[in-house]
Amino acid sequence: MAATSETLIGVEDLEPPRWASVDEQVAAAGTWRTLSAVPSATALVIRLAWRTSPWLTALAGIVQVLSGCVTAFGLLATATVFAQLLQDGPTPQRLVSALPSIGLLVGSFALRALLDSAAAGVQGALTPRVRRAAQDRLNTVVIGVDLAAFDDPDFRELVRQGGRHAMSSIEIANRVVADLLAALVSLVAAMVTAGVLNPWLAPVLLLAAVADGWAAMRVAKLGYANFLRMVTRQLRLFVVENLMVARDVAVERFALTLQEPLIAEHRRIADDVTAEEVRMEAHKTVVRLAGRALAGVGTGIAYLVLGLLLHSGRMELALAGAAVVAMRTAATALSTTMYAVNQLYEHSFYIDFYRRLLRVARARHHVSTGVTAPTDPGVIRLEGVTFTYPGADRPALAGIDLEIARGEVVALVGENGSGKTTLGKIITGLYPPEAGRVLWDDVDIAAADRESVHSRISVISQQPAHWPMTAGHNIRVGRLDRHDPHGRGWDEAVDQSGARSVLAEFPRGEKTVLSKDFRDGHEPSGGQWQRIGVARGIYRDAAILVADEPTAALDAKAEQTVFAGLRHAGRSRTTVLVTHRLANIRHVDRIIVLEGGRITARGTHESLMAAGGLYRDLYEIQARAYET
Ligand SMILES: Nc1ncnc2c1ncn2[C@@H]1O[C@H](COP(=O)(O)OP(=O)(O)OP(=O)(O)O)[C@@H](O)[C@H]1O
Repeated sequence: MAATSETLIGVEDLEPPRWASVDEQVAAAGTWRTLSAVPSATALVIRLAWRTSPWLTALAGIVQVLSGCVTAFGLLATATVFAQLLQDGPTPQRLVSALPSIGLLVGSFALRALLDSAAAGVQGALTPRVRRAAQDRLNTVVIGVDLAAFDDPDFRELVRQGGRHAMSSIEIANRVVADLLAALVSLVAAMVTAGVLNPWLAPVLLLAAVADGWAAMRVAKLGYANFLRMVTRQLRLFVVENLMVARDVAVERFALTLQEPLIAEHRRIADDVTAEEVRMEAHKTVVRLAGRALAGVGTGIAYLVLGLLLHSGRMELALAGAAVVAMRTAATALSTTMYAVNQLYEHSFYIDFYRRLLRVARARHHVSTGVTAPTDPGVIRLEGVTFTYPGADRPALAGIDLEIARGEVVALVGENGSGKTTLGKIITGLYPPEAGRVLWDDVDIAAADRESVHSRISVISQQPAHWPMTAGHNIRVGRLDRHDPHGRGWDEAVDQSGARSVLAEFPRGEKTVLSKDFRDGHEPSGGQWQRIGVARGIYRDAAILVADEPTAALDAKAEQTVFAGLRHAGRSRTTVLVTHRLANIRHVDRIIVLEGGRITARGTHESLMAAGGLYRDLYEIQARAYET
């Protein structure tokens, strides 16, 4: 069928993550409901700061409160200065009598400047620590989730967003909370001073703040709603950006001349994102303008009230100067407060990601049961096992019953997608079955501590991980703590896998760093990587070994070495081999045939050949290919 879509990915309307649609409802919720996010975000930031460094947090709070108090004191000093300057009597005399108050005023300004510098210093020491602690907490929780979580695109996207947006939001919120505290103290001081001068002045001061606050909130909501609308497009943009530079697709990018299509796709999505952003910024500007205009009206009303008070004689002129200073201080403090609340409100959405990510990740943690998996299970038994991948509409495995004894070498065969790899992951406890049980010596491994299960297994993957480490560490990484004084374990691993000759070819032998991310790094070939992967699996010396297509990239000689090595090593452990090259498994103890996620036949090579069916068909197709 010809490709009809204009997009490079092939479809336009990718589903947004589930959490994004839930959040759209949150973003559309009423002001008071959403405002409640501010205190909880503030609490989270303060808690994080307190846990990171109680004394720095306390110091930050004290410095900010002191700074607010000094502002209040400065205001009162201003009121006294005005009262003394505007009293009756000759000017020089009034000036002299006001000198002590002027001295106090200047002193309060100097102290305020000092405290502001101290506050900046404390914040400078606290904020990076808070960020590090928040990141560490996230890492600790995310690293502990089950393997299936990484098959869930919603979870992966939440991790990406939680890591990217939330960390910077926590950092910003941490600074903003401190500013907010100082601004609130100044604001209270100014309101109290204004209220003391005349009770009418305090409420009218709030008028401007209400308008500003409304505009700030509306702008934040618009921004967040836009972020949610753009989640899928931003993800596409990220994927395409990555494809333009990713090394693993570099050869095909050139060979398929995909550079131009990638740039075109990037421009197409970026145009869309930019247009949306410009539209939203215009909308925000209108809202801000309306807010500013209303705030201006509010300030005007405040000054009008002051004028009326003076005109009606309810306030003396001597106090009007102090009132104006109080009003100006209040206006500045209000604007800082509104800005801080706005920032907190805006970032509270992203901080909520952090909280949600912690919650979701914790829910995906394996709960410790205190049950330990047997160190070297004599029998592995699967009873009625069914497994479906997250988001899949049909099970990858269904109704699997199987028993494997220690020392047995069992091979899983079947066509592509029949469930061989999945069965390997179920046997080793990497995935818990959706129904049925996996027992190791009568211990249900779903109920056993994950650590104890995983420490007994070794998995050689179809595509072994390319660990950016030395060749030696690439082999030892599964058992860096292994006591191997005479190097017997090492010899066994490198000989049975054929990795010894690979190491000899590297410029610095086992000390060669295998990653092109480093300047003197080396890049092994596909077959060399695979032999290193096999060596790693053998070196781990685990009770249960699953080798999934361990030789797909190997030449015939290396392949023979590996299978002979795995069969030999299999006598002391439970070994499961997955392969399509059936000649390699003719001599294993048992062959399990999978079709569409079910076991359809089992037996030795001879019995399966005699019985006919899929195994014999596959074997004969391969055998015929070698006949003249
Ligand atoms: N991570 C995953 N998420 C969702 N579905 C998956 C995942 N891995 C495999 N599947 C699906 O599960 C089914 C079984 O896949 P599995 O990899 O176990 O097959 P296999 O027999 O090992 O195939 P092959 O011979 O191609 O390696 C397939 O339909 C596949 O699409």
